[in-house]
Amino acid sequence: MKSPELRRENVPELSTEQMIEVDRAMIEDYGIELIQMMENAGRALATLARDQFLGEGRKGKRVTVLAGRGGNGGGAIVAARRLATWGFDVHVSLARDPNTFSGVPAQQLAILQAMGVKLQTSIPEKSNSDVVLDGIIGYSLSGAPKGRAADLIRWANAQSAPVVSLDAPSGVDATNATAYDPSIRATATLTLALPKAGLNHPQVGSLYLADISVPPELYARFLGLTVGPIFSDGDILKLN
Ligand SMILES: NC(=O)C1=CN([C@@H]2O[C@H](COP(=O)(O)OP(=O)(O)OC[C@H]3O[C@@H](n4cnc5c(N)ncnc54)[C@H](OP(=O)(O)O)[C@@H]3O)[C@@H](O)[C@H]2O)[C@H](O)CC1
Ligand SMILES: [K+]
Repeated sequence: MKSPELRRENVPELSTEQMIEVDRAMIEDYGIELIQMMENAGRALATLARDQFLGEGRKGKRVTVLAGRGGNGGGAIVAARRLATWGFDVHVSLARDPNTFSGVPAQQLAILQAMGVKLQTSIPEKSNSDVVLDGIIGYSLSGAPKGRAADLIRWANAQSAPVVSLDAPSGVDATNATAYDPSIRATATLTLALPKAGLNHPQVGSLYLADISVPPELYARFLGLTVGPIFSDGDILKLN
């Protein structure tokens, strides 16, 4: 099922500050909570993985999800949950120990644990995934990835399976397209709401846009940007 397409020049690109302002306005001015946005982000990531990268059939198809403890990880954990309920063999590797998670990401992780989805806090030992989802780090990257996050990035880059990044390839700065060492070389990136200025980088791969229900009116009111109802034909767009 192909995603509707949109030309990149037809949508504004957001700086990270503008994205953070979108987050703020969504919660404070519209009452759309982080958990609702994260749920939309995660469902879109699961849908993109299923429809574009997992082919036909569910039985035995293996999905490895790499998750940090921030909002990016939270979105990937939602995707893991949805893919598990759709019958895929889902394995989650966390960049941080579960007891270091807090807030909404912790809430999402607790649901996964309640479902008994396979979780580990180490580098995946198998290399037979059919797709890898990268929810290690999003737009709050600070400097070159280190620690287990860096190990997971290196592991993902060594896989033959396609790697789909949420919001930005982990280790690529969504503000200025700096690709640190290590950083994910994504087959595709599903960014949220609107493209980010720093996603003009070859490591992004094919760029998709997910609808997390930001009212176009918010962009006009808080950012002075004119954005049409770009998701009217589908909630995941391929940007060309
Ligand atoms: N409206 C939206 O766009 C929405 C975006 N969402 C997603 O949320 C992330 C931003 O979430 P945030 O919690 O601010 O942070 P991140 O998840 O991007 O990253 C924080 C974690 O990353 C680790 N980190 C950062 N830099 C490094 C580094 N150099 N090396 C290792 N690890 C790093 C950081 O590590 P700590 O040890 O400090 O914990 C954090 O764990 C956005 O990108 C979207 O994906 C919302 O989910 C929905 C709305
Ligand atoms: K990411």
